Amino acid sequence: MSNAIGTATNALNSSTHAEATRRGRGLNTLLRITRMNLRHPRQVAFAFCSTIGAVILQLLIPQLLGRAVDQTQLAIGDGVTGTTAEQALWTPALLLLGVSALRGLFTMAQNYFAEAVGHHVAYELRLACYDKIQRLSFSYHDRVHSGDLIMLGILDLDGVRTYFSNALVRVLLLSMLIGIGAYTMISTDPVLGLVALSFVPFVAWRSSVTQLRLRATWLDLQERLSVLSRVMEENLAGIRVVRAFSAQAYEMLKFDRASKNALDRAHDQVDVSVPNTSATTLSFFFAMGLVLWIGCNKLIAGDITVGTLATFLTFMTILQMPVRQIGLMVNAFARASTCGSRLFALLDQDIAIRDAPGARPLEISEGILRFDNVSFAYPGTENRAILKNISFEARRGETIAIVGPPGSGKSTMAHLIPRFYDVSGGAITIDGHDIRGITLATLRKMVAVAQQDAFLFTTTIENNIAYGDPWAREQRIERASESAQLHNYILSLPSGYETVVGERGASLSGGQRQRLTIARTMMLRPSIVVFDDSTAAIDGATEQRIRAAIRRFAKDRVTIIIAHRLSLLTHADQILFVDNGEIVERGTHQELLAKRGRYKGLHDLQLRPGDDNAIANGGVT
Ligand SMILES: Nc1ncnc2c1ncn2[C@@H]1O[C@H](COP(=O)(O)OP(=O)(O)OP(=O)(O)O)[C@@H](O)[C@H]1O
Repeated sequence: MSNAIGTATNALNSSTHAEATRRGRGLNTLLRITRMNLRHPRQVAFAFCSTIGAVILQLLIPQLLGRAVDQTQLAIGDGVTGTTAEQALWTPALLLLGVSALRGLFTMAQNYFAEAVGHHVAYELRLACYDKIQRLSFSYHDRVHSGDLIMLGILDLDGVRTYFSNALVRVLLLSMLIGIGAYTMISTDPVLGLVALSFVPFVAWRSSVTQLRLRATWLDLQERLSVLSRVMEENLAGIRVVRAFSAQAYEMLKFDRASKNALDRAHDQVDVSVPNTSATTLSFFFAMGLVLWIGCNKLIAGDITVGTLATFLTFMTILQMPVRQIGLMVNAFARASTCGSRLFALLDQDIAIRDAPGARPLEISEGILRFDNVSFAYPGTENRAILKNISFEARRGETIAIVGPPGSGKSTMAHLIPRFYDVSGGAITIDGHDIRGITLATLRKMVAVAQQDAFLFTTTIENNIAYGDPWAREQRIERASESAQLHNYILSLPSGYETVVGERGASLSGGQRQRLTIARTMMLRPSIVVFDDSTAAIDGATEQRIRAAIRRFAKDRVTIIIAHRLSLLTHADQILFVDNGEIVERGTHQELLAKRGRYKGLHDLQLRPGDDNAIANGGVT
């Protein structure tokens, strides 16, 4: 698989910088896709050779047919009847059969190899896109809806996949067929040839225009299908909310509207394509009628034979389909250009957070984490500072607690340490090294964040816990889940650690999910660990036991605990009270109580929840 990613990435990166800057321009996109196709020279060569073979054999058929008709004519004229006449027909009949069968084989080979090239390119692109999506920064994923990325991986990828068979191979096939066919007919009889070909320009023009118009509506249809998939995805993700609020009717209406929008566009497509089919068929039969009329006159005048007329009519029948396919070919170019430019836009997307040139692996010595005058705004909302002048220091073995009202910036502070986002001002250092100069892989190995939202993968509990260390021994996994107070519950399940959880597995309660996340984090043995409100859904008694485990775990690392429930934080070496992105109070539990400020207010509120005075002084906004 890594080879395939490598091949794709090489192919994609091989484009020059100039190309990248002119990205989106159709020709460059097509050249880039063509180069990706040429990375499979053997299949490309086989596809082109089979196409040439199939065309040559196909062009032989009208000639053979014409000759067979003429031979029959001659036999009848010479008064040959019965077995001799039948024998005279055997040779052209068998020849025709043989040529047709061989042509079928060549066409089969052409389709096989052309499809194979397309599928290989699609496979490589799919992996390259997936690889890119894994590496793109959080700020990108904040902006782009996952439904749009999924559609990109299905519809746009298909537009690039079919480029080789529907565009490149068809160019060769159509130009040979129409070119040699036209030359043969015109050189045989210029007048009849020109009349027989009279439908070609009209059909080519008409089907190209139609396909381009269809293309425009198709792009719009794709957008509408994207919206439809977004509505469906959100509905499925939020199915419990929908049911809890009895919002089925509203959701149905929303889906119906999106679905109807897509239907309208599909109708537009039918409106464009049906008249085109009728017009091109009419023009073809009109030309055929003319050929018959002129041809019969020439036949009567003795200018041509019946066989020649039959050759012309067969040529026309053979040419009809490819000429109509000119439109499809034009569409395949246009589609590949649009779909390709969208895919390349993703692949060329700058990764905002990546290793700086010369980045060094993180080697922890003293294990000191420092926030030095850090300020931060989310990309896209730069004028809204989320963190302002945050400074603090934590040493190995110390626990820093962060409290504050919702939305004050606590999680944001945590997300800056593993560089989910980069600081806008100031610096975060570990042992004096700016984290922007450390390789991401080593930084994220040393910094673990137990996220607020406990996400489960659809796999066993064991795999979920050992996600960061898949080769961990069973005992370690069990120890981590014991610390997270989950071990006994897991043992009570019929399949124990082998129980499959996640979207299509057994459900865990909110608290159990949080405990699993804590166990997953404890497996990593990081130097800096953040527990981001990770016990909010856990009952008081269990939380006490987890607190003891976290304290043991915190002994040889920097621990940051973000929590609303102060009982979890009282032992912290330093508590930071954050409000509106600023540290407004700091100190130990006792120091902050003595200050009688915001922290004390919040503390009193949690001790005496109904007390109006406490609410008035509380830290909750
Ligand atoms: N990805 C994002 N893009 C833009 N703004 C964001 C993003 N994530 C959070 N914010 C904004 O940043 C502010 C701080 O959010 P943050 O999640 O850090 O708060 P918090 O103190 O952890 O809140 P809570 O206690 O509710 O978890 C909020 O106003 C939020 O709307």
